[in-house]
Amino acid sequence: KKELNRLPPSPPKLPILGNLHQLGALPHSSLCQLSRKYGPVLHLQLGRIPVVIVSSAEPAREVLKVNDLACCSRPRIAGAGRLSYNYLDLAFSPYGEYWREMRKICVLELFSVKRVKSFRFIREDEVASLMDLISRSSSSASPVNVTEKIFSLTGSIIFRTAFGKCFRGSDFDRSKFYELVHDAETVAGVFSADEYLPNVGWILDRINGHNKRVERIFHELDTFFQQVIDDHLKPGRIKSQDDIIDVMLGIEKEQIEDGHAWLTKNHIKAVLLNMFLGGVDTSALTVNWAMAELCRKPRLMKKAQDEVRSIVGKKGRVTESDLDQLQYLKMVIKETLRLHPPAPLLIAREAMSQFKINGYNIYPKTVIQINAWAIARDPKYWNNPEEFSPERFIDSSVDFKGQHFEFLPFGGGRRGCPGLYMGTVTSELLLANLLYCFDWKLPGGMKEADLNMEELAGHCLTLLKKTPLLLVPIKCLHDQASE
Ligand code: HEM
Repeated sequence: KKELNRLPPSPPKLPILGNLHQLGALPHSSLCQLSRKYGPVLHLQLGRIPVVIVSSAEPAREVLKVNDLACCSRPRIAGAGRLSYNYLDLAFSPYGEYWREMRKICVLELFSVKRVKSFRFIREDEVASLMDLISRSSSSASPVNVTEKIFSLTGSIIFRTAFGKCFRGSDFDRSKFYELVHDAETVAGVFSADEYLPNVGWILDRINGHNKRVERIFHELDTFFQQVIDDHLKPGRIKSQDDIIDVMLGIEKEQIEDGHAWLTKNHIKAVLLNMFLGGVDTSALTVNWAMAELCRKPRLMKKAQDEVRSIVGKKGRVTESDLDQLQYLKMVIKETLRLHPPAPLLIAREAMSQFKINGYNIYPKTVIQINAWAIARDPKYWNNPEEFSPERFIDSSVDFKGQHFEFLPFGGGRRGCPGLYMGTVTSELLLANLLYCFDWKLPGGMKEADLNMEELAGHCLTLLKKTPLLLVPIKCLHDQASE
């Protein structure tokens, strides 16, 4: 009887802090080590918050498939709550009728394959501008900050998809906007000290200015979103096609006409927040890590370049209609998502009712984190797991759509990522063009093995590279391209 009522194993705890001190600067990595010692299902006490960490495929299946309905809520994180107009968004909203309605709108109207395809010209146009920009700097043979270029590209694509206008020529300060998105990510993804530590945490929050910071980010984002929505509502606005705000304003109008209106401007702003937090860094990180891995392995770089150059030929640019043929490139993206999942611990879930994983009891209100990073490096499922080898996906049916629990970069179950198609098509198009248009050299005598592959500590939701990737682009003239 006792055996049946047990909690998952736990490392030793400190008073008050519990296991907080064991999270380390890179929680996915510290938690991976802890689970190697204590088991693939761990119970941690983070201050006052009980957390279960899942670090292998079978218990991940129990969470995402067998018990999905019992644990597909999200914990209430005060920062996320404030930025999302009290959980009016999709990603941080608790499970329930509201989330189901919002999810339907996102899946069917905003991020559907059809809708994402309708924004194809934006992605192709922005990628083409970036290739031109890099071409111009390639004549100087000096290194380009590839990381910065990649992030600015995915930012521009989401900006234009959501708002219908370009950063170029708009009166928004691009770098200020990115800073805002990054700041929002850091306060939305983590509990504050007050949430972790009863009685004393608020003092820490006061000292480090957490609440003031959240308020500042909220007001800056709100003012910005309001301004863009107001622009959309101006009579006589000229548009070539609907952007995301148009689609949502259209749904609001339909609801009013049908007499069951619930979508308001705050709902629209909350979804915009999700698009920026979910869509900019994730695709950029994927391409950035892929480029870094390929630069460390010139043989693989050449293989990917040969493929894209032979399929695209002399066209001058890779377009989205070429992507289906780029089988090796797709494997490179997959392998990158395996070793560097952009959200290594996915987004925290919360149990709504009691259930069991591996025979352990999980109680309501427990926070559940799936360590997708650790799972994708589990030697039980992956040969030479630390090795970057896209070839491992040849003749393999394993994909990232949430059915293979050893590979979960987009999560799975009811809360799985609804932006999967938008994210992958953006990453593939950008990577394919970078490989097609340029050869890439490491700067000034640097050796492949010298490339710094460390992860940036302290960035909570996403897995950034510690140092930017600096590379020298050498333009390839495709009129004479070897095919
Ligand atoms: C390479 C690109 C991307 C990756 C790796 C990624 C990854 C993830 C992950 C791991 C989750 C949590 C899943 C879970 O809890 O099981 C998630 C959720 C989500 N993602 Fe993505 N994402 C990407 C692109 C995007 C894009 C482009 C958008 C939208 C523009 C987006 C919007 C969302 C939203 C709204 C959720 C919350 C879903 C919910 O809670 O119901 N993502 N994503």
